[in-house]
Amino acid sequence: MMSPPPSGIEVIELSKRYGARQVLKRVSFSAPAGSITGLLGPNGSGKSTTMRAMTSLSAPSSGSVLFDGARYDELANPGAIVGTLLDASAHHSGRTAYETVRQAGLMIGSTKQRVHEVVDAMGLATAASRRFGALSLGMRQRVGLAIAFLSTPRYLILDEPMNGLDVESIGWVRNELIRFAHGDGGAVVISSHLLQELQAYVDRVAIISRGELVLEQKMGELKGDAGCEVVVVEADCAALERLLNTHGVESRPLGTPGGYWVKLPSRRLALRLLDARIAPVSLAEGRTHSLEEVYLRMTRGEYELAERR
Ligand SMILES: Nc1ncnc2c1ncn2[C@@H]1O[C@H](COP(=O)(O)OP(=O)(O)OP(=O)(O)O)[C@@H](O)[C@H]1O
Repeated sequence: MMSPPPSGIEVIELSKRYGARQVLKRVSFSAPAGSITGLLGPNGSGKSTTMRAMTSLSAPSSGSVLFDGARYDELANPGAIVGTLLDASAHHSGRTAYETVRQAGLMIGSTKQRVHEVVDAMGLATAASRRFGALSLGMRQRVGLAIAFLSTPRYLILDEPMNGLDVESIGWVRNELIRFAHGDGGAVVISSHLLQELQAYVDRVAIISRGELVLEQKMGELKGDAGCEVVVVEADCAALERLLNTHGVESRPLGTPGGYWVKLPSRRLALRLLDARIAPVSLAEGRTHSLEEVYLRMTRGEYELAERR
């Protein structure tokens, strides 16, 4: 009999209480197979608590989490099937980086060869013999990520995996997540405060505020009314300024008369500008290069020069 296609992760009405304090209130969201779900929220909103409850590291007060229909403790080898990075510092400080990954590998039945592969892939080869306690935050994160990718997981639950990583490592993680979810059909839940980084590739977002889910949406739907930057030329300045003031919109005059750079909170507002013929809007949306693009372009040139020497 054919098994049903994987559905991914379902978080169902998860609640968590610490004494009298309720830190999660009936949080529900889905992280479907083949997609990346960003779990977002301010400091202390409950993201880590949710992720810990998802992986049975702390028992929820009520609610459940299903991985393709099964609870975590019903999975055959949950440590191997669910790759996690929850607290990068939670390892024995006296073990070397290599031993730390190897130890995790022993628990889930990974081969020595696989341990070497992930240690190399995470750029840990030179740090492999250093004590975990002596590693920088970024290096600890790499150890944690190496462990998350050790087995061939079907689900990844990563709490702030980019924390402390340099730009190249962030790029590596991003590519791995895209390959894992979009290529291999895995389900990813990732929390991060780096929203610009996340918005480039997450498929869905679940936003938690004060322990409650306040939004669950596909990125495509969010983009439907996401803000945009536009360049306005030959504007009827008075009419434009009235509109901008009404909506509290950020704008900057350009060098040319009647020219403005305008940051609109929604595309709908841009269309209203056009419809109302308040100002001819050049819909060449202003696209700024991210710091990361500039950084990589600048430093890549430096590497190339160094190689040619
Ligand atoms: N073991 C605990 N005992 C009591 N309260 C806790 C415990 N762990 C977390 N909390 C509380 O639960 C709330 C949610 O914390 P949590 O770590 O899940 O937030 P977060 O969204 O991950 O925050 P951050 O973005 O800062 O990592 C916080 O108010 C925190 O103080």
